[in-house]
Amino acid sequence: MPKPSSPYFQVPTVDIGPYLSDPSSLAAADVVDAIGQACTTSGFFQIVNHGISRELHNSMQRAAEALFALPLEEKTKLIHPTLTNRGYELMGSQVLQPGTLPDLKEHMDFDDERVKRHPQLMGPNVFPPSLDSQVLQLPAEQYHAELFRLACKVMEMLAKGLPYGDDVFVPFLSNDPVCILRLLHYPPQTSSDKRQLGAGAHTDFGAITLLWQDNSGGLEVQDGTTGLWLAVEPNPESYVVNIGDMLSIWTNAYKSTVHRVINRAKQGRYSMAYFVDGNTDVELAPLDGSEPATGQIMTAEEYMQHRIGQTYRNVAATRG
Ligand SMILES: O=C(O)CCC(=O)C(=O)O
Ligand SMILES: [Fe+2]
Repeated sequence: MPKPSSPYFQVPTVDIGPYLSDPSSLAAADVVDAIGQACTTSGFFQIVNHGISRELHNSMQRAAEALFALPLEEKTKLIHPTLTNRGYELMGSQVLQPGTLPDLKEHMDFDDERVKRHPQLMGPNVFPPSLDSQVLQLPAEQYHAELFRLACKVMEMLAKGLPYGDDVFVPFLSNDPVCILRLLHYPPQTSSDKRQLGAGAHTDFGAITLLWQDNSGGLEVQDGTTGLWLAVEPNPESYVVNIGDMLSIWTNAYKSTVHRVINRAKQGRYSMAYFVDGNTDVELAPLDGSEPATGQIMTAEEYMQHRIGQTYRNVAATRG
């Protein structure tokens, strides 16, 4: 495991159990401090004692294995005709890092069924008819609901570490927020071409991402000061939490850090990302009232459309 490239740049593990059992305790205040510290340095931390059961993780792992093992013909039928964050995506359909080869991963996205107001971002889930609902649909729905509750807690911890009020993110988590559950599968990488990555270097678009990864390893975070890559130790008992662009824009202090995935293991790598992209009507402007660095205020919806669009345009560029 490479050493952190600078003493400040680490991915600390934070036990959030004390916060979940009593948010007003002194131990909970320590949790808030540790998380706030991580957000201003590496923008990444791992949480343990998060309350999501191992049993549910096991069901989701089995679901992902069954899903990605389906024949390609069947998976192709799960590609959503218009929505970019529902259904199946073929291996190589995204290029997260311009100038690299198409990402060596396949994935499947779910949200829930509530909202119809944003037809490019929200709509019905797609499930493979050949898998019994007990295998994928029911565990995925339960997992989505439990991860939403956990994400709300983490956002509350983040709010408590900032000077804008404990409920500053409540509007963001209201009004049918977009929260995408993505199951990912990375085959073992055999190519030594430096341009081949599982997921090219990128920042996440939303407020936070809660990432579960299996034991394969392969997630790397870039130290913005030295440019060196730090491997994030896999721990299936934990979630890796990373700050996305929205939280970075609001705070001007929390880091939306560049990361990537290369599956160097001999077996397929499975991970599950839960992207908290939130209330699409919320404006992305600094919470202290200052001008945004870009000089332009976008809504969460505009920002997501912009970033999603880029990811697919990069693929078109690789095809000349
Ligand atoms: O699969 C992983 O470990 C990370 C995936 C990721 O960074 C993403 O999908 O944004
Ligand atoms: Fe990411």
